[in-house]
Order: sequence, then structure tokens, then C-alpha cells
Amino acid sequence: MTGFAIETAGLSKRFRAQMAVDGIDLAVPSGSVFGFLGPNGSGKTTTIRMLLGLVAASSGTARVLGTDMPRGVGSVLPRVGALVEGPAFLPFLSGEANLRRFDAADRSAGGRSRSARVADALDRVGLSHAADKKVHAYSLGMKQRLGLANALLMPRELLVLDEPTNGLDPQGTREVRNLIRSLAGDGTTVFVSSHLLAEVEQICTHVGVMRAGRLVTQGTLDDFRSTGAVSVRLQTPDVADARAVLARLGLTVDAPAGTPAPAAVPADATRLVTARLDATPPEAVVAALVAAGVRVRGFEAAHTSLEQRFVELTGEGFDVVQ
Ligand SMILES: Nc1ncnc2c1ncn2[C@@H]1O[C@H](COP(=O)(O)OP(=O)(O)OP(=O)(O)O)[C@@H](O)[C@H]1O
Repeated sequence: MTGFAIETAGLSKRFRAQMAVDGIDLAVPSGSVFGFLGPNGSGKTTTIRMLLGLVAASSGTARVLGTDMPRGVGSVLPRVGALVEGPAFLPFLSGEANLRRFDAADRSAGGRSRSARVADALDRVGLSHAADKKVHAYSLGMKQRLGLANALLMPRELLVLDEPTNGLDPQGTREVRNLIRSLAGDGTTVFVSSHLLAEVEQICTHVGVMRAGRLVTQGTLDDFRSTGAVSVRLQTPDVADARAVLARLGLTVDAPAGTPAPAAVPADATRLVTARLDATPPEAVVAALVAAGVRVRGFEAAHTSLEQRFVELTGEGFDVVQ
């Protein structure tokens, strides 16, 4: 084992003229909760389908749990729980009966412990109360949870979840996120795709960002937070002097945010000045401001938000609700 649950090299998928996935080198550490993030149509589902052997790659290689795919499908897939675009449940059977069918189709699953496995999986996703209900009467969120229960029938080394909270109400979303956290706590590697930045921020240790079929970055969430530009937020009444000092230090000073009517702003009022720090240490900025007689009433140097960083990388806004 290499320490990676998933590794790809130059993995690509072409649909006629379109490169849906374009030469990605994914490295998903064992034990991580890896958020696979990107706008709609950026290639996440196609990548997942290649990893699971559901679609052939046009070029490149993929290793899952140390085994080349799709050659290793037979030995690897029993160790992987997957939720991809909802499994094909039979609508006229109950949730429990559907799970029993899937469990029976798994040759590694013993028949005698089936009832306990199915009951446990339903319990873990909070569907015990609806076990006897026919699936056609399930809401979208309940079907999504049943799909997760299916992925959880057996102990898994790796869970691959494609947009697991899609269609869930806020309560269902919270439950699924808690479930993912608890699975990760047991040591299972979780590879979860999402277009929700907040979701990835809440549950993931690592992140990979897709843009138009390319993997534009990957690494730990902490590294991700600490890269990107640092901004300075200065509170001072001496706006003109402060701007002159910052400019002299070579900082890119942001345009003033609106110019209030002079009568509305006393000369001594504290105002906000913001700038990009680049390579200058924050303490040098404060020292220069103080030396120039600028009254520093507040000073903060902070990395740009994750959201800004993702927008920079993908050129698109993310849905940050939830
Ligand atoms: N079977 C197919 N035939 C042709 N084009 C396809 C096929 N599957 C996907 N594509 C195209 O490949 C691109 C990537 O799609 P994919 O579903 O992998 O993106 P995604 O990031 O998962 O998006 P979403 O979040 O909307 O599911 C899209 O432009 C899509 O239209």
C-alpha cells in the first residue's frame, strides 16, 4: 500500500469532442475525508465512475485501495461502499426488502447475518421507522439515505459518495454529515463529491478542486486555507496618510468603499482601509504606519476566505448556503 486509498495518473475521459476529465493526478490519503469539489459539469461524477469501473477511461491510470482499476474491480469493489446517482431500487418493494436484495447479491455477505446487517444499516441512516414502507413512497431524501444504507451494509475501507446531501432537507443534511464524520472516525477513507463549499469545509480534512475537467488544486484543507493572498484591514481616522504609507510599501491598496458626505463623517471618525499584503510582514506595515504618525485603531492581517480562494481557482461562485 502506498498510503493512498485512491491514486490516479493522467486520468482522462473524452466524450466525442469534449474532455470531461482531462489528465488528473488525484492522491487521496488513506484515512482522509477528501472533498472533491467543483461546479456542475466540472467532471466529478465522470471521475467517480472511472474510479469504480463503471465507465472506461480514455487514457491514464487509476489505483483504488492499491489495485489497478478497472482490472481489480472484482477484488476491490467489495471493500468500497459507493453512492453514485442513487442505486436502482425497486419502487414496489420496501426499503428493507430492497436492502436485503442488494445484500443477497453480495457474494461476500453471509445470509444468516443479513437481517442484522440490514437493520443496522437502516438504523445508521435513520430509516428504521420507514423500513417497511415501499420505496415509491419515499421522499428524495429518504431514497438518498437508503442509498447510503446500501453503501454501509458491509464494513468498508473506502466510501465513495457522489453529492450525498443532494435533495436532503436541512435535518437530513445534518444527519448525513454527522454520519460521514462518524464513519471517518472509524478510520474509513471517505471520498465525497460536492458543489457545496460549506459542506466540504465542515466535514473534510482534504480537498481537491475541479475546473472544466482539470484538477486545479489538492491538499489538506488547512494548507488550502493558508495559501492565497493575505489582506490587511486597518481602522484609522488618517485615511489619506495610511493609504500613502501602504502604497509606499508596495501594497495594493483597495479603492475606498464609498465616499460618505463630508458632513456625515467627523474628521476624527475611524474608517476602514484594506490592502493586499503580498510578501510584506504585517508587523512591518504596522511599524511604518506608526512611524508616519497614522493613528492605528485596529489592524488585522488575514487570509482571503476559502470562498474567495475557490472563486479564484474555478472562476465561479459556489453555493455557500447550508
Ligand atoms: N455519457 C456522457 N456523454 C456525453 N457527455 C457526458 C457524459 N457524461 C458526462 N458528460 C459531460 O462531461 C462533463 C462532466 O460531467 P460530470 O457529470 O462528470 O460533471 P460533474 O462535475 O459531476 O457535474 P454535476 O455536479 O452536475 O454532476 C459535462 O459537460 C457532461 O455534460
